[in-house]
Amino acid sequence: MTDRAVQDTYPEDLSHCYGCGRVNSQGHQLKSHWDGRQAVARFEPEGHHTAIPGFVYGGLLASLIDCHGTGTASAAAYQAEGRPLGSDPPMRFVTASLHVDFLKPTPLGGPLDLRGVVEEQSDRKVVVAITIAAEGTVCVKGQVVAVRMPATMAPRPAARADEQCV
Ligand SMILES: CC(C)(COP(=O)(O)OP(=O)(O)OC[C@H]1O[C@@H](n2cnc3c(N)ncnc32)[C@H](O)[C@@H]1OP(=O)(O)O)[C@@H](O)C(=O)NCCC(=O)NCCSC(=O)Cc1ccccc1
Repeated sequence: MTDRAVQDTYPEDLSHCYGCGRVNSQGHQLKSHWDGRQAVARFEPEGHHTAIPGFVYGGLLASLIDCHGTGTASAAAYQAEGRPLGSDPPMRFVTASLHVDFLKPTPLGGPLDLRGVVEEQSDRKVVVAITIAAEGTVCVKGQVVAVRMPATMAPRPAARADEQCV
């Protein structure tokens, strides 16, 4: 298991993501850890992440799946190339497709455990299957199709953090 989260290896100018960017103080700052076969993350929703009192808002859960998926894709891509996580040039992925199934209501008031495994992988695309569990019960499952970030999405030098979306 990597001590360092995948997202903490992203270059600073690609670390503004609302879901996982370490420099986005208003975001979720999800941290995914890769063990060579799967990525895991833990996130504890707060009261303002409520859907119906006692239950987690589905949009937050989708956001966690999104960022855990692109993080898992990045770690798996580094591994496939035999390169250390975070080494240059960066391998940053964006979401091409995000699918979410809400299997059970997700209780609010405790940590959620995410797991991501690679279903399919090529040089440019990684398909990741994700689950979110509360107290050992899988409440949500999802799939992310992650594609290498196109050059057109590279941050402009003077772009402000709140203008960036990866
Ligand atoms: C780059 C791409 C996703 C695909 O470029 P293209 O020139 O079209 O690439 P191309 O056609 O060569 O496809 C390559 C492979 O991918 C496949 N495939 C493609 N689409 C789909 C699909 N919908 N569904 C399923 N598969 C699809 C396609 O079949 C092909 O597969 P193959 O190799 O034949 O097996 C483009 O559509 C785009 O920029 N979209 C906007 C992305 C965006 O704004 N995302 C949100 C912001 S990022 C964010 O918020 C998350 C985040 C958080 C934290 C950190 C980072 C990220």
